[in-house]
Amino acid sequence: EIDLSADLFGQTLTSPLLNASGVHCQTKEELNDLANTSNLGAMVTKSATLQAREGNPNPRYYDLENGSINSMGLPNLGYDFYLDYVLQEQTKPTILSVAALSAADAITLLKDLQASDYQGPTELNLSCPNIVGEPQLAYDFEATDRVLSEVFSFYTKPLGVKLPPYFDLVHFDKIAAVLNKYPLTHVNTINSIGNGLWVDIDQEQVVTKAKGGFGGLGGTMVLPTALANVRALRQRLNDSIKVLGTGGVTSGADVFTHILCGADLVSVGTQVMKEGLGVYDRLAEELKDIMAEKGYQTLSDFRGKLKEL
Ligand SMILES: O=C1NC(=O)NC(C(=O)O)N1
Repeated sequence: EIDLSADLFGQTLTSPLLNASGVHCQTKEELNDLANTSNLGAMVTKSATLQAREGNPNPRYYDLENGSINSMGLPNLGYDFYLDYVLQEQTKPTILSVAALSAADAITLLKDLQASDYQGPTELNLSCPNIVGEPQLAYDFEATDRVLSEVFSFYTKPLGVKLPPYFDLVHFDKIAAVLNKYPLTHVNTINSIGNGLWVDIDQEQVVTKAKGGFGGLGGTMVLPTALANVRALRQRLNDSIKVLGTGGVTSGADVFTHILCGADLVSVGTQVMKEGLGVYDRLAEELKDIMAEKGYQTLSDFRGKLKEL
């Protein structure tokens, strides 16, 4: 019998699949939908900021043939709402995603979280590309080091980071050197490929409003970048740091490939927007079929075993 079970920081999941933060996880209704979704092993909340945010003006999400472009701008109900959810409402293993528009806000939020009753996993989003005027923090290695150094001077609970995609082997070396200094539970890689641009040729105009139409790319088109980041970080990070693979998953084959490249768990975003939450049943079945065909019983039979030439 094929076994899809995976571990999430000590909790056994029946499936290695999660939602990508931001997709179908902003409101209580959406979070309850995730809790009731079969073959979704764990769930992630929309990145929460100290104060609730409207986010960027619409249109801010646009479906593409080969993926998606988004410029949401971190719309969320605020940190207090999601803290309450994970403390009072959660029924399925849940990662609390948090974001901040400044290092100071990140410290404030995590100090509150440290003092709270929440003992579960948290993911610090260092990579939102859609805040007007704000850089993706994790592209600044020194700034990332400073923030993590201050955070881990007081934070003792499970904490991981959501990373942007990197495109240079030296950058993989640099970010891994920073991350390996800290007792992180995981990295989640990749966030969307920031600041892409899509043009509606009939209207001769952009398709999302904020930032002149520049937005984060997701879906099939980002799979090669996602696989490279999963592989590169797995090769460089301490074994104690898990790798959650996100980006470009539309099939069981893509889930298999993420895990082959080293992912412990795999998130799905754009394809949920296209297909709905039923996608998880399809992905689980397709993954089982591939494993059966190859003679694998468990995910550990092939995790990280990508061969080179
Ligand atoms: O981290 C993020 N990544 C994205 O692609 N979009 C959202 C957002 O804009 O809120 N945030």
